[in-house]
Amino acid sequence: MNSGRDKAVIIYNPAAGNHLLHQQLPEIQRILQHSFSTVSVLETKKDIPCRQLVEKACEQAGTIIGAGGDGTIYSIVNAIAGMEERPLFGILPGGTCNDFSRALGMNQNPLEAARQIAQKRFRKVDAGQNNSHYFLNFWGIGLITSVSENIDKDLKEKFGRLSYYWSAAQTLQQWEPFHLELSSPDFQYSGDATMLLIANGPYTGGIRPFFPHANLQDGKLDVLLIKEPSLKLVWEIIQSRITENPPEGDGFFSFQADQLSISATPVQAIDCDGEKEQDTPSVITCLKHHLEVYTGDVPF
Ligand SMILES: Nc1ncnc2c1ncn2[C@@H]1O[C@H](COP(=O)(O)OP(=O)(O)OP(=O)(O)O)[C@@H](O)[C@H]1O
Repeated sequence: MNSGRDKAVIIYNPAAGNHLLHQQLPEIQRILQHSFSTVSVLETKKDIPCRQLVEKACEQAGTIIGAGGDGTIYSIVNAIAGMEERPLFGILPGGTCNDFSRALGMNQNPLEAARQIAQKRFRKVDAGQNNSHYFLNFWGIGLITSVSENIDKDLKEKFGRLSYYWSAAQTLQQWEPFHLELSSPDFQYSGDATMLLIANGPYTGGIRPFFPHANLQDGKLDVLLIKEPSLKLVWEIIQSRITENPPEGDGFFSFQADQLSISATPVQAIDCDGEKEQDTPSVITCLKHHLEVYTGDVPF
């Protein structure tokens, strides 16, 4: 890898989000050129694995900047997180939710985010490892997977993040429990569940409904296990997070862990940072301070 952190490569997805990035790319390059000795751009292609681009970028530069939605960021992270010598990583938000860029305090206007990266503030943050894959933001099974599967493409184009909330309300009415076996150092569970959410960062669907205080540097993942969901329970959990009063009832568990083993019957599709490539079982580990990332105006 080229260790020159003052050299940057932007890996950019022209198909992400509302295509605003495409218009702003020349200006973004200009802004970054004030702070980096070279700034080049590699464009993702639908049928070419992102890993190839990332490896090429790492030969040229020690700073890799992902420009796109959560899917683009997930692919880049999965390419760099397994490297022995990892590049510095930055995010220019270009998708619908941009959850991890929000967690890093990045402005949601890509030009402003480029200005933040140009200030060269960076920190080490935790990453989650799920079997041989990595995630920065969340890992989920059950309801959360159905919510993203049930999103109407037209609604997503027209209403962006609102389509997630609409889908969540619809999906809650037709949930199906599964049998969950979970083991972590301080908590074990064997029984019915409808959602298991494991978070590194605080954002889900562009807001902070479940883990508003998730800390990216504490070496721990925040876990929420919902046994039997109802709109009332989900609303109570969200309210309790806002008011910081413990919610009442026994419909869920909430705890922290740095390692978890999970299996489900029937086998569940896993939603990892919005991507659905794997199924249970899973061994999940929190890799403390695994990635060094550019941050914006972040309160951690
Ligand atoms: N050049 C390209 N043309 C068309 N599709 C592409 C191209 N490059 C990557 N892709 C596809 O883009 C998808 C990733 O998009 P990404 O998730 O970053 O944006 P998004 O879907 O708009 O954002 P979000 O996940 O926040 O809704 C992947 O499915 C990938 O195959």
